[in-house]
Amino acid sequence: MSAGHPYHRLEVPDGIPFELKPSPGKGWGAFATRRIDRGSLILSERPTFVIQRSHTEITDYHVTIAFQQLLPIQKAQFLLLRDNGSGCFTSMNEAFAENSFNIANSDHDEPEAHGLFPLHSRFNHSCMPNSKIPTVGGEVISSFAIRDIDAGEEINFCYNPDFEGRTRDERHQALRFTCDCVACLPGTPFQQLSDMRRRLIRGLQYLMHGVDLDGQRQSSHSVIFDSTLKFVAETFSITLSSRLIYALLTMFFLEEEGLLDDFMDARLRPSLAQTVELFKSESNKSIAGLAMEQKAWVKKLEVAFELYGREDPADYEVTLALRQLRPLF
Ligand SMILES: C[S@@+](CC[C@H](N)C(=O)[O-])C[C@H]1O[C@@H](n2cnc3c(N)ncnc32)[C@H](O)[C@@H]1O
Repeated sequence: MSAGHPYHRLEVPDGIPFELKPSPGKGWGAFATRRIDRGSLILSERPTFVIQRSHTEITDYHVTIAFQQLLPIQKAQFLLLRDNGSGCFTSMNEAFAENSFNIANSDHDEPEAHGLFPLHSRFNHSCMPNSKIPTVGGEVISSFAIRDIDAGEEINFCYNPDFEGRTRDERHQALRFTCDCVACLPGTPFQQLSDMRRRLIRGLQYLMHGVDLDGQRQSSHSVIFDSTLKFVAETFSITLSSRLIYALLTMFFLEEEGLLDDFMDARLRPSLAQTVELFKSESNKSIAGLAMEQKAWVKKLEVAFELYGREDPADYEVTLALRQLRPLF
């Protein structure tokens, strides 16, 4: 099936730790050709070209103009791309959309820009991935292993950055294909637990941030069912003690879900440390400090539960500060 396939002619840099080949049920994919240690770089890739517009603005016209400016060898590479490894794309824009990544740095409020990345676009999706969604540095995107990957294993990443808070059905609706990773295999105890954990993660996020995964308040009560609790979350009136417990519960569920990789840990840990620093009551501070000294997340939680129901002199200040940062109306 794969002999003579155009992907054999895709240019790959020397020394990359994977090969492209068919992935049953998923078109083509990238498979490790040697063991890749957790934390190590898998691939850094420069875009073939960049379009400085948001996804919704890009049309066939923009892609065609960009294509016309390419060198002949680059044009030939673009024309090798296939719709999920089989048929030709029906339009220039479809080929671009399926093979591009947003390279704008959202932390710096940069305007959206999308680059064409023929190799990273061969990585398939998993809701329990073994590599990190590619990180952006200037125009270059890079992927890293988030756990040890054995030779022969398919390399995948999670296509959507908020899937840790979404159930199987919600994920499949967003993806528009059916993933068959362990968290998606229907009828298994792990899958049922996984849905429950991800629902809880979403609820905990709502309680801590007062908004849902999309940054909006929920008009219904589908995430937080209790109206009083929903109101307390949305007015940032959750106590510091509860905030610490919710944050630790989130870490624990992420770990149980197999999603607490080094990148996620590094992203979430600083706000946990900040929460501990904010306590003004000496006894609260010392319980929180003791909790954080424990090695395992479950142990940290066990200690932090001592704080359950406790108020702190800093609670109101934190509420006010959050209200200033994110006005209520
Ligand atoms: C960017 S491409 C990935 C590479 C693609 N498989 C190929 O052959 O070029 C994304 C497409 O791959 C397929 N795909 C990716 N991950 C998948 C998964 N876990 N299960 C089924 N199909 C998947 C879907 O058709 C998706 O639209």
